[in-house]
Amino acid sequence: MPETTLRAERLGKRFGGLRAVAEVSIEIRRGEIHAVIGPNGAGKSTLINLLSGELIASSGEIKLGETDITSLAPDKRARAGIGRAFQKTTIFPRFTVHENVRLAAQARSRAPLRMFGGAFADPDVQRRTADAISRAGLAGRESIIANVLSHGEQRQLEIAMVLATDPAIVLLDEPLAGMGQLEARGIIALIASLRERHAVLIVEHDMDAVFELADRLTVMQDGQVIASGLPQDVRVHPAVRAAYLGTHGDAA
Ligand SMILES: Nc1ncnc2c1ncn2[C@@H]1O[C@H](COP(=O)(O)OP(=O)(O)OP(=O)(O)O)[C@@H](O)[C@H]1O
Repeated sequence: MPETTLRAERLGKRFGGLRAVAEVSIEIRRGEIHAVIGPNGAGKSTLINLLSGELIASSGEIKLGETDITSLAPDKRARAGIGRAFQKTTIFPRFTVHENVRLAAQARSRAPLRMFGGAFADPDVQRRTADAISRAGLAGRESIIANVLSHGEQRQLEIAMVLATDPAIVLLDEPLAGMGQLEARGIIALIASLRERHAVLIVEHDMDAVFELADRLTVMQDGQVIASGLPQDVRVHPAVRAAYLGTHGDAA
């Protein structure tokens, strides 16, 4: 069985009187793609924000390996090995693909952040930059300015920028949102390849993609986990069918 990379225990988040996430326990293991699904407002994005550090939990504990990261800020979690792809917000639109990925690689290195000079000379930054560009399928596109990339390529660039930080775990919040079918196929293949080196958590509404990608599935409703396990078991779980999947489970 793969080792546990990230473990959340009885995680909770309140917004005033609303319990957006309540007593959620989840394990994300290296070598696995773990999908979190559930109806709108179930708490999926809040959970990702709690894991990445954008939100601090009201209760519970998060461990990365043996390290307690429950109250670490996002930059410290990133350095500890949590990589999160943000939709376009982290891309510098006027910089090239290579410059964007190099900056991400550099942010993870111990060297001070410098746009020119040191980064070019640092072989580790260069290696991680080239490796991330290649893994994200952007080899040959290094000198393209980011804002002229297609929507799908910009998503690839966001993922490249995460990979450049050498994360233990990759968090993806709706990576297929706004994609055409052809572009989605490419991103699905890219996400599938990530399990070779990382633990992956994906929140996604596209059920066909979820069932194609997920090694493990957690279903949330009203802030709570209503089922978790192997996709073939979860999809026939009565509470899941009642709450969310409806007739989709019949395809099992
Ligand atoms: N910053 C916030 N302040 C107050 N309430 C919030 C905040 N963020 C989320 N919520 C509420 O918490 C609940 C869970 O929201 P969340 O966005 O995590 O759900 P979700 O499962 O990701 O939904 P969707 O699939 O629509 O993205 C919702 O009722 C939402 O309105």
